[in-house]
Amino acid sequence: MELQIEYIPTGEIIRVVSQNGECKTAAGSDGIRLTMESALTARDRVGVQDFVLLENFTSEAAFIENLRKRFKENLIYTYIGSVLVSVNPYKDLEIYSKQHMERYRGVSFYEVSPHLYAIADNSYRSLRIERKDQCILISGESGAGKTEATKKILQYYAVTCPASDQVETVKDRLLQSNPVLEAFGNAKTLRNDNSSRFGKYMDVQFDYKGAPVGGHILNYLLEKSRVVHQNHGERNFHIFYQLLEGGEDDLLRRLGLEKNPQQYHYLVKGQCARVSSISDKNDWKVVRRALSVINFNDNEVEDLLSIVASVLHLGNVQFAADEQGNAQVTTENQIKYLARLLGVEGSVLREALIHKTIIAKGEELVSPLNLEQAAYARDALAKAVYGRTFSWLVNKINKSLAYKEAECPGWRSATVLGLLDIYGFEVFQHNSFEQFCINYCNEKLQQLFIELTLKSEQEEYESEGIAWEPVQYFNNKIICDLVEEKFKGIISILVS
Ligand SMILES: Nc1ncnc2c1ncn2[C@@H]1O[C@H](COP(=O)(O)OP(=O)(O)OP(=O)(O)O)[C@@H](O)[C@H]1O
Repeated sequence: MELQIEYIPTGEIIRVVSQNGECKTAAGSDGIRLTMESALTARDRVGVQDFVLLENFTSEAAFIENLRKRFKENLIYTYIGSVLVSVNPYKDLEIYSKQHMERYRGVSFYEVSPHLYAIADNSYRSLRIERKDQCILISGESGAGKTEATKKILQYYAVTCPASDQVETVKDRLLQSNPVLEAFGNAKTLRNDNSSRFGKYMDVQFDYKGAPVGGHILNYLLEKSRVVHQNHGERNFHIFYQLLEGGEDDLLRRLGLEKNPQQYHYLVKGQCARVSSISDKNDWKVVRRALSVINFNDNEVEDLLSIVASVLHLGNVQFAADEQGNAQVTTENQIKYLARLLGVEGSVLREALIHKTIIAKGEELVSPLNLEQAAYARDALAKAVYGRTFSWLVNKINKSLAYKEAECPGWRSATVLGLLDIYGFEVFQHNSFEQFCINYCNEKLQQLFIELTLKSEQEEYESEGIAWEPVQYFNNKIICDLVEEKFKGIISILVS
């Protein structure tokens, strides 16, 4: 039988729990010794479930070794006190079933093995008992598993929170907003085939009975530059490929699109339109279904897709220089499609793409663009159109998630549980400005983490006179200063 050790740090009790959740309690002193021995043997094999129990708790090597031991045994979660460390297994571990959820429901943090569900349940109980808003912060480098963790936490609430028909609707919408947001905001990168390219803060509102009655999503820093350029081996946002691969012939005809992604300049830069781990066709079906659940009617879906298609057409707009070196549009067909899809006058759009307009002292000055400037203007328009569509989409999702008296009559949303998932830290040669901002955001979160854990804890020990050997840690404040310092920081230099 596979054994897993459960330590309850507050007492001296050691529980030995089989992986199917059975609890073996040894009777008498022999029993206790036996239990302790098997516990120690198993501890050697699977490491400790809370890093604070490590004898050599200040050693990075011991920390990594403990993670390694546990990972080898498919134990991907380990605590550091109330913080959960998770290692991406990149395989299905079958630890997210309903039975697993039940095992964590209402159970004290340390009674069961470390798991995301324990964090989710603990936050939920604090929210209900203390009636205080809670926040779960999920951070890690790109591909670490943040988005998956967010989804699993939401699923946990969807399954374990009190239900009624009305609440089911809210739960469905909360869950179904994910595939839609991922279609428009995620992309294949070198590190992660489904990398979030936007930051997301999601609120779930609970009523006094603990039922989810509403939600709200805040999006920020969508990596708009990806719309017009992708590094080698990366893709544009999933929705473009899903639409081409899965869209019905009739729909594609209406949008003036061809199935082959190679036809679109904005989809060929990374040279990997097809990815073996992604089924754009199936994902398309999921997204279409999800859009209905979150209350998009057929007209709204068509409008949304028209804009997606217009971005692809914009990418195919080409220019040639006239005798004066001024840009002229050479792809009239694209302008025709664009005019129809965006609902604008073709001639106005054409002129806008090859001219710049400056308003000075109330006077409008229009001047022609050269080839380079026109290409830049076209790409800027594509990024702006996509960026605003994404914000519109999030707003629309928020409307469908908003607490509605009519749907949950008589209930008041009392407390809020927030999930913060920002996209991961990345260092690449050709980083976008958005990635730079996200890297900075990750550094600030690290600062917050240091403040809330290492720094304040140690200061408290000191102020209370508890004998304590200070733990050395790398304080990333110098990195934050490099970016944000007045006058000398990168941001100051950029704006000056
Ligand atoms: N708990 C898990 N079990 C199995 N596979 C996982 C788990 N977490 C993540 N993965 C796998 O790792 C991939 C990357 O995870 P995820 O997209 O959550 O990373 P991320 O930290 O959100 O990255 P980014 O910052 O790039 O968005 C997932 O698509 C999935 O295949």
